[in-house]
Amino acid sequence: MTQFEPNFGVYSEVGQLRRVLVCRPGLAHERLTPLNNHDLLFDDLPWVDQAKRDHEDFVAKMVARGIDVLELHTLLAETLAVPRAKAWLLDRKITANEVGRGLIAGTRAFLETLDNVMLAEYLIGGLAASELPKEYRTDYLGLVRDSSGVNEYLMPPLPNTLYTRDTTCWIYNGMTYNSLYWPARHDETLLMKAIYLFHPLFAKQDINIWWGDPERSWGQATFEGGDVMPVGNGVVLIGMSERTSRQAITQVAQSLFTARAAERVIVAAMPKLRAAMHLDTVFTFADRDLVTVYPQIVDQIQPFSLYPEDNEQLKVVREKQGFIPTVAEALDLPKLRVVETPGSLYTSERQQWDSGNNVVALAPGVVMAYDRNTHINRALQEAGVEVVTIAGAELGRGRGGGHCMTCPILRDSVDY
Ligand SMILES: NC(=O)NCCC[C@H](N)C(=O)O
Repeated sequence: MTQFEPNFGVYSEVGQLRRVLVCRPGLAHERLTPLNNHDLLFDDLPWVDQAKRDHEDFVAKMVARGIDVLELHTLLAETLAVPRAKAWLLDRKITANEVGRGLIAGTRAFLETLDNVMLAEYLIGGLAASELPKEYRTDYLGLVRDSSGVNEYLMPPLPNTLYTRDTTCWIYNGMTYNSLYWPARHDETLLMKAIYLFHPLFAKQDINIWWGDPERSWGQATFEGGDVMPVGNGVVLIGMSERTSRQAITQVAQSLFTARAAERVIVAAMPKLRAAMHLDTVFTFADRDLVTVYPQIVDQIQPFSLYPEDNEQLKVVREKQGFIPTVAEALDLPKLRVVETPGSLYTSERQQWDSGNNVVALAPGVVMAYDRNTHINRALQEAGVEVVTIAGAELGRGRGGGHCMTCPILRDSVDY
């Protein structure tokens, strides 16, 4: 009898990673300037060629461990090869609200001359008004001003697709299309929807969508994958942070409970800070019972547990103990081993800022981490973790590490 091989599903934070989505740096990063980088959520301007090399090394190290690494530009180009998919996506991108009246036909006609690889590069990298070739322009282009800012794009650059973790996330046997908090990231999710609807890898699969749809407006309900951890044992941790709101969390929890995909959601109520924008900027798993933690923030987290109740209601319990013991108890562990960001106040704050607590596990006890965070990497090694390092100088300039740069699509469970 043929064994059923699941293609998707994320059942823990540390089980063997089998398939993961990443996005290499590209055109979007070449568009970052000192005038627009803050609006585009980058703290500095990456050296793009070096960032590409560092990202290739990151991918190669995962591939060497047998992980199936999917890359967003490639997936999108393959999706655009499906004629219905290209029409679907361009119908939704090239509209009066996005490109402006008078420029729709010309922009679309130009994009349709491009091959799928180039079109994918522009869909992610953005198309500046000034790049529209002469033959596709109309007098309306004269209204365009401020070409170095972020407003005068016919399609906006999406440099934060580098951080694939946030845009969609798999929670056990289903996923969410996330409504991201900042405008600079709003257009990412539509690209993912096109891929999940039309790419041959996903199109014919019956995928559970727990929540979200980039074609709708979600008001105050914002949700980002960096806050979401399906840790196992029927539990999901969700940061309630700068980016992820109670309006979204309670809807996702209800959907998971209705489908019996989870039994408990632990909400980590965090301060709203850029340095700690998501739960995974201050807390990630390195092994089945080992976490790395930035105590200055994690000690302030107030945990709440959500449980299913009758009639689609949630029971909300304000936990009496701190976040770490609450997570340990939910995983039936006597305690979690904790590696804190070490060193003086300066050292630990710098390492957290440089994504020292943002490691991604490739398997239990094996993580990928930025090379620059030598103190915390050493502490992890002393705790028995194998630390695979990658260069972080360029990739980290948008404030994200290995956890942010990976969206697991297939990951094993671990026993608790
Ligand atoms: N999960 C994460 O913490 N992702 C990092 C996202 C960084 C990106 N520049 C942002 O501000 O959204």
